[in-house]
Amino acid sequence: MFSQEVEDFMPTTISNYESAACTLGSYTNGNIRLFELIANSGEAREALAINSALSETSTEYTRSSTPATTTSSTTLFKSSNLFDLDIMSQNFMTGDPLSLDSIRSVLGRLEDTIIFGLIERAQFAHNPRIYQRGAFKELEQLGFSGSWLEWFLKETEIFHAKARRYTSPDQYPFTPASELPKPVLPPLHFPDILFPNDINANKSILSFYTRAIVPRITRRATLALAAHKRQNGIYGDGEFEDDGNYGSAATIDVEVLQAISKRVHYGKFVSESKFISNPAAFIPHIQSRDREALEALITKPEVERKLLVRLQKKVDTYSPDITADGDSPTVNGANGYKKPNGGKIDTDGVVELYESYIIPLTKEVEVDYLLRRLDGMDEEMIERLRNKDF
Ligand SMILES: O=C(O)C(=O)C[C@]1(C(=O)O)C=C[C@@H](O)C=C1
Repeated sequence: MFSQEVEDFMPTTISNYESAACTLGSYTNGNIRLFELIANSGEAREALAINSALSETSTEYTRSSTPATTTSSTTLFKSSNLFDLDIMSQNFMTGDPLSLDSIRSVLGRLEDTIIFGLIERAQFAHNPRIYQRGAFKELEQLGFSGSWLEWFLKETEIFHAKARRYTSPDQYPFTPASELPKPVLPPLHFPDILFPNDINANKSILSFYTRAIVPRITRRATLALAAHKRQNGIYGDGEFEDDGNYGSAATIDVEVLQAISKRVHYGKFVSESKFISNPAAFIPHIQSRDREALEALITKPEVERKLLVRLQKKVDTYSPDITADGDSPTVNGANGYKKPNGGKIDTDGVVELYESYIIPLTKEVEVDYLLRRLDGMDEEMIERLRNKDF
């Protein structure tokens, strides 16, 4: 009976929030049910195995303070109360949440999400109207004064907030928190991995994405659209930029923005990891508010170089249209017009996005986080931290 319960639960994974918002409730309930069962059975070994399985299955919304790979049943039961419902929120990431390797592997996975999102967005024309505030009188009639994209963000985030997305330390809304509803479920109690902070870089992300990235990655689709319209007798202003796919374009924009936001705010985990491994190196620069020195400490040029090379390879692999008989000379664009098969996206545009925006902003978040890292601590606490006495 016990293992049947486990099997019933196992297929319910939430490794990707975007596709699993609705699963969250049943997952959580399943989790409660499981741990009640474990508590009743008193089977320590099976409980440990399940803890390990849960760590594997739910990487995004819960985290483990007792990594499956390193705990024995003795330490597990000594160091944490497995039967406490808080365990639900302790599988946030597999392994040590502050290991630079595991943090960087999350950043690597997000590269794929971002590249595929950009490839999708590049199928549509720029559609600048959707980024202009007040461009849709229909939204004004609904009492909304922002842009079409901001409306999409708000409506999406209202739903996700109800599923307590923004209670997770790696999730940040674009909409002001005051305009979002409370979760319908009771809060999860996340272990304190990050130092308390209110850093949210989403305004900057939205600005560079809409002003620099979208025009760049949609250039080919926009030009192909203009040529197609001219062939159909549409000339001048009407031929350019707008293919009317406002809903499709904004839906993808939301997905890409959420992935970039998660990536950039992961800088907080990177920063905490670097700080905690050598507090004495950071403390003087935090105290003297020296941004440059802090940036120098967190910057790893070789990591950045390898990332950009890897990124280029990934885009060059994912971008071309691959057919069983070899590459096709043309492919169908969003409105049926033909575009050359030069790849689905401009590789340099994606690399530039990382080089000029995503990495620099991640570093800014890292430094901002460090600058707050000693807030509220007295001299004695700072001294203990300096000596790694924690
Ligand atoms: O991996 C790190 O150490 C990070 O700090 C992340 C990151 C990045 O944004 O990818 C930022 C700064 C470093 O120079 C290298 C990489």
